[in-house]
Amino acid sequence: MVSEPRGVGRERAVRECDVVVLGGGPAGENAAAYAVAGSDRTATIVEPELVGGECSYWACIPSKVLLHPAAVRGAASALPGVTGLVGDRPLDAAAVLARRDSFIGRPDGSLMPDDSGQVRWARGAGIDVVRGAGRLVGQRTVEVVPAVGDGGATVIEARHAVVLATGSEAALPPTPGLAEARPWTSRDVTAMTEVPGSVAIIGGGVVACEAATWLSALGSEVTMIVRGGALLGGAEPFAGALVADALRQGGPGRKPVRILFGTQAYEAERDAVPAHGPGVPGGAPVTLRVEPSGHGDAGGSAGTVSADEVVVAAGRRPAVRGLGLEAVGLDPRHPPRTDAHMAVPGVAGLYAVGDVTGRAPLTHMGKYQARVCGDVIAARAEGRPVEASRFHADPGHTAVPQVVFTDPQAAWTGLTEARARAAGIDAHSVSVDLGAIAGAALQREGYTGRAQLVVDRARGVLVGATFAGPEVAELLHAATIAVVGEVPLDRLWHAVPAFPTVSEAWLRLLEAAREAGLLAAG
Ligand SMILES: Cc1cc2nc3c(=O)[nH]c(=O)nc-3n(C[C@H](O)[C@H](O)[C@H](O)COP(=O)(O)OP(=O)(O)OC[C@H]3O[C@@H](n4cnc5c(N)ncnc54)[C@H](O)[C@@H]3O)c2cc1C
Ligand SMILES: NC(=O)c1ccc[n+]([C@@H]2O[C@H](COP(=O)([O-])OP(=O)(O)OC[C@H]3O[C@@H](n4cnc5c(N)ncnc54)[C@H](O)[C@@H]3O)[C@@H](O)[C@H]2O)c1
Repeated sequence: MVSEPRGVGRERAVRECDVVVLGGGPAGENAAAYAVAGSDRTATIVEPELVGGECSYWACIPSKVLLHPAAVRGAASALPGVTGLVGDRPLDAAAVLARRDSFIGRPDGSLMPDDSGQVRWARGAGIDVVRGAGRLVGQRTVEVVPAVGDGGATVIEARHAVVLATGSEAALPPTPGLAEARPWTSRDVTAMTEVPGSVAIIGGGVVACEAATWLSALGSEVTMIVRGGALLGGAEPFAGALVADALRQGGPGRKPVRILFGTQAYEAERDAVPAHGPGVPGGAPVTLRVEPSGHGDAGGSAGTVSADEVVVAAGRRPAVRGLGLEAVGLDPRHPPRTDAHMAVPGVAGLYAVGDVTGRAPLTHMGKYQARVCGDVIAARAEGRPVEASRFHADPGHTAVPQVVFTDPQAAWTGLTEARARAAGIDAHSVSVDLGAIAGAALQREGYTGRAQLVVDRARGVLVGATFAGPEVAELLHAATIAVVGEVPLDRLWHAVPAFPTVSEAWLRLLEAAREAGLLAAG
């Protein structure tokens, strides 16, 4: 049972429950649900904004709703019999934005999504929702300041655990004039209420590439300002190169994107722009002065970039500000360190999951950590052991799957060849042209793509895989299973892909491995 507030009076009401979760994003929701499942334990999610978090309303979901029409449009323009039906026509931007609004539950004329469905889910799962910002004030104790109104703070004491799941926030480079120009962040560009005529994007990572894809497909003139010499810096170079080629090339119904590699914005200028809601254009053009960044041998441009809107996509940082980490003896400037149980060492009953941990900032990884964390909390509450594998989240992230939903897509898991070598692995890679595979050629004319496996020669197992090409996302999980399961290549040889699917890439990759002597000889 959640106890009724006691000690209501002078300053703060105090209440108790079994598990308190700060943050109602995907990681927090899963930690709470797993911690109470099948028991009479009680959990409270503390959330100042929307239950469902960044992912549901301002990140994964709306971005994918905006991207899918671009991919379908791309396929349609490369498929005789269909191409003539769509011609050069652009996407119907109003319909795409309306579908995005329906996915994020944003009613007509409102800028704020409606999270009542997620709140209903939480309450149905036995989880209480308290609206407010939480912070640690002691071991297993948090203080909640209401999100709206001038009501007093509430203290919640957790009998078993407090879970930090406050996510991350967009990082803003310290470029003079940039903050004053009120740039769009990923929140705005996913929530945009209209499509700007022209956009400058600062960054060349995942957010930048995906946003450039949907903006150019919806009719914006896009310029990307990229510090380094490639897109998708953490990926195999061929994946970033394929995405860059496609963005630059544009296509029927899609504007070509200008990419300035090796270039940094050093000053932003814009007439005063009033504060505005998420996704509302600033209403005044912005000018960015750019210069070569000096990163590697990426070249670089000097001059100015003018656009109707500027999007900052320069990474994210864990949301630890104001979280009260110092109240339990932790450094408030850094994400809390977590062990394999997602517990914070040295602080009894404290756990952290999702982006706030500073581990891989991806929804599926946060949810994985949350499942482990919730199970550990439940087991410990019931006095059960937590030795089994499912109670340990892989701290080294043997295989973090990542899909970039551009067109073509880039998808990878495990280590790149360079990282494997840097880790001391006797790594050998094999790759194949996806366009030569019957299942891929059937998908669209001129299918262009590549797949690569990174093999640990000493152990005869995969340590990484990358796929780049249209709609390769669904190829990824087989690779993740092979890497996590440490399936010997000799055994993978017997996993026969169906004909004619793109999965036949696996057969071609294993043949390449066989030719390279990576399969057992005897
Ligand atoms: C544009 C974009 C697209 C993305 N697309 C994908 C994708 O396709 N696939 C993917 O896997 N990942 C994607 N991501 C990453 C994904 O959004 C995050 O990894 C995910 O949202 C992290 O989940 P979380 O629960 O840790 O945090 P969040 O979803 O950020 O939720 C944290 C919650 O904590 C709340 N909070 C903050 N401070 C407090 C406090 N003091 N007290 C209580 N609550 C607090 C916040 O209001 C928020 O609701 C994308 C990110 C962006 C920016
Ligand atoms: N499809 C998906 O799974 C998906 C989609 C979007 C975001 N995400 C997650 O969100 C995270 C954040 O995405 P992101 O694209 O913001 O970060 P990122 O780390 O992928 O890319 C950041 C980019 O900004 C550049 N940059 C950093 N500091 C800069 C500065 N001061 N000036 C100019 N450029 C600078 C970097 O060089 C890089 O190109 C990603 O790590 C990813 O895990 C996932």
